[in-house]
Amino acid sequence: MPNTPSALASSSGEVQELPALIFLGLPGTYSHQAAFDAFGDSVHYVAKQTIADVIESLSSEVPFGIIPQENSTNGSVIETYNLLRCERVGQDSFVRGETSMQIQHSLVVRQNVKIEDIEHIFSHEQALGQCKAFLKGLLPRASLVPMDSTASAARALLNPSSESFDPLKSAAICSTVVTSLFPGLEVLRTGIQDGESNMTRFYIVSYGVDVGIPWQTPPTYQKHALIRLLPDRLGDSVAWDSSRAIKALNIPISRIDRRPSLYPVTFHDVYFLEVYADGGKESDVAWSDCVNQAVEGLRQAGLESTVLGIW
Ligand SMILES: O=C(O)C(=O)Cc1ccccc1
Repeated sequence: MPNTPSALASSSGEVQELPALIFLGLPGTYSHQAAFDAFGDSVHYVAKQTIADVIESLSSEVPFGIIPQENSTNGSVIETYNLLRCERVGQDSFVRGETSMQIQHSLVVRQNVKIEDIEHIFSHEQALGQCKAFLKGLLPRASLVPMDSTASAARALLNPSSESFDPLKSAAICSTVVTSLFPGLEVLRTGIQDGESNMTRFYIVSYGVDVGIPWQTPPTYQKHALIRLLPDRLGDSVAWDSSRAIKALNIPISRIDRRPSLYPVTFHDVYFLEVYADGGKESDVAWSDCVNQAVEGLRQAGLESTVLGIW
């Protein structure tokens, strides 16, 4: 697992603090592994309990974060999109990049617990959703218990936080890595995710729009941007017309997500449009101009929009 020194000696011999990167912890989560694959020893890792804590803890002292955004088996990460509705995203915090990782889930138990003992399964809701076929086939009667992260689920087997679950009748879905981080656990089954390829895409977020991202492995995906669109705030006067936004934007759109808006208007939604540069060959400045121009087009069409990130 990531071995993470928090400071490096510079060539002049003085100790330089590494920039901090916040991930959904405990150590051993998939977010932690994805972060380490992308940033290695170039950052200092800070674990937070929830995805919301990752976004809310960004500051000039702790400027980088990683959040899961989408999974190829189970779809969008709802908690992440709910957070992207908050005003601070697009004001002081921004999406600045992406990284993807293939995920193999394991069924982990306290040592000596057998498959036939299991009545409860703990994990992050994404992992529970990515293993539906396995669970239906092997443990159809087990109750599914959502937890803040896969590693928190594994640790709950050792330190149960409530008396309603007997850890000797419970299992966690997580990475096999946790069994070396938390002694007393063992792997019962591995490769339990549905489908051959189970990829998760993560957003890299930063506090401040132009602070340099300390990649160790340079990203291969380039020229994307995320735009948040808030159709008519009163909700009941003009019907939402996606084609109006798509026409006004006038750049290729790779995905559209939708969540209920934070305004107390029934069925009033906020939209997230991810756009990209066809070919992706222009300079960062040209791409940024192109995105800002597209957003200006949306505003002129009367659509309130905010750039949440350009990368
Ligand atoms: O809980 C974790 O380990 C996470 O990083 C969130 C998550 C869960 C399942 C698949 C991808 C990311």
